[in-house]
Amino acid sequence: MMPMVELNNLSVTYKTKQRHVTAVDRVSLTIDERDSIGIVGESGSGKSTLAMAILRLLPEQAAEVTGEVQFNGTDLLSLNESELARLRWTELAVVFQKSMSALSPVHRIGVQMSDIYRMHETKVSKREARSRMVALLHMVNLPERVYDLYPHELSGGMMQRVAIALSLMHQPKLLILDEATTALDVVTQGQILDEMLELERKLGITRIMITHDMSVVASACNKVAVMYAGRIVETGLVKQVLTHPLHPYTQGLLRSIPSFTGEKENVRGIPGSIPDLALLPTGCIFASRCDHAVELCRQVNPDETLFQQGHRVACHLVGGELAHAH
Ligand SMILES: Nc1ncnc2c1ncn2[C@@H]1O[C@H](COP(=O)(O)OP(=O)(O)OP(=O)(O)O)[C@@H](O)[C@H]1O
Ligand code: NI
Repeated sequence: MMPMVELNNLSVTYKTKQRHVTAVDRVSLTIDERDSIGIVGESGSGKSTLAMAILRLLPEQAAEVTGEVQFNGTDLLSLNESELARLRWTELAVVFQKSMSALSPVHRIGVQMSDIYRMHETKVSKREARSRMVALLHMVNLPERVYDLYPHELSGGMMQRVAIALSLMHQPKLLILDEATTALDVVTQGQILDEMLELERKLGITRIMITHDMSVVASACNKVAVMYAGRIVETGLVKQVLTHPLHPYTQGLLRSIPSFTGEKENVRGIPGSIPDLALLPTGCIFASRCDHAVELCRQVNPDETLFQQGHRVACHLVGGELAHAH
């Protein structure tokens, strides 16, 4: 299978006068066509920064980006603004938790959708645009009347459906969702995810899905990458990583979800918090919170080790020379 996205040693450092914060640290990752990869990790681990770097949405002065983002053979980091503009919406699209706050409160939803549509499809008449937008609304299970509503007249679930409809407008190949369904109730979230999966199958979309919810990954992704303090500590097929998590951080994340252990008494978070990203330790970034850490972990940053079927882990205690002490 041809990889669609290849991240090679991608790093992002936010630079202010006082501090340099490395929010993404030498991330390498391959995403194949039609993959749906969940990016998980606690707040502040760099998930959104990673997405923004891929989409080239970071402020150029404040955020230094190094490495490569190969997308179908083109390094997105080397494109100029007009080359990028051609890819946005048509090849790459994104839905944020609050995408709709970008819409004007004083214009009807449909008119704004049509305007955005006609920016790329300049030859389309207003009438044609309307019927195309109504078809899009139907695609995300919204009735035609939504076209004539104002943003404040929509519920949260309707908002996110409109945002998803907007992102699918030009049939992008890669869709990035950043906590796009997080704020919704469980039932609405489940419905939207089901609709997404069906649309993806129809349209052949590849998806990167940022979430802090492992159950969303379990139900809506085939691959997962676990981020901790800017690094990917474990990645692989969902069916493998969620059933046989190898990194102590992934194990901790899964332990904190009742439905994965089935034992309510065992539920606990991971004590401690993410280290200051301006002062990264020399050893493993997780060492200070890891129950199993040994001296080597505090001194040497572990390389990624490959297990089977692309299951990779960055931990000295897994598969490496110290594996038996684990
Ligand atoms: N514009 C910015 N300037 C400086 N630091 C930033 C900026 N944006 C994010 N950061 C820092 O980068 C780190 C990663 O943030 P990011 O938003 O990517 O994490 P996240 O995993 O998406 O978190 P969350 O789950 O809370 O959305 C954090 O330490 C954050 O404070
Ligand atoms: Ni985020």
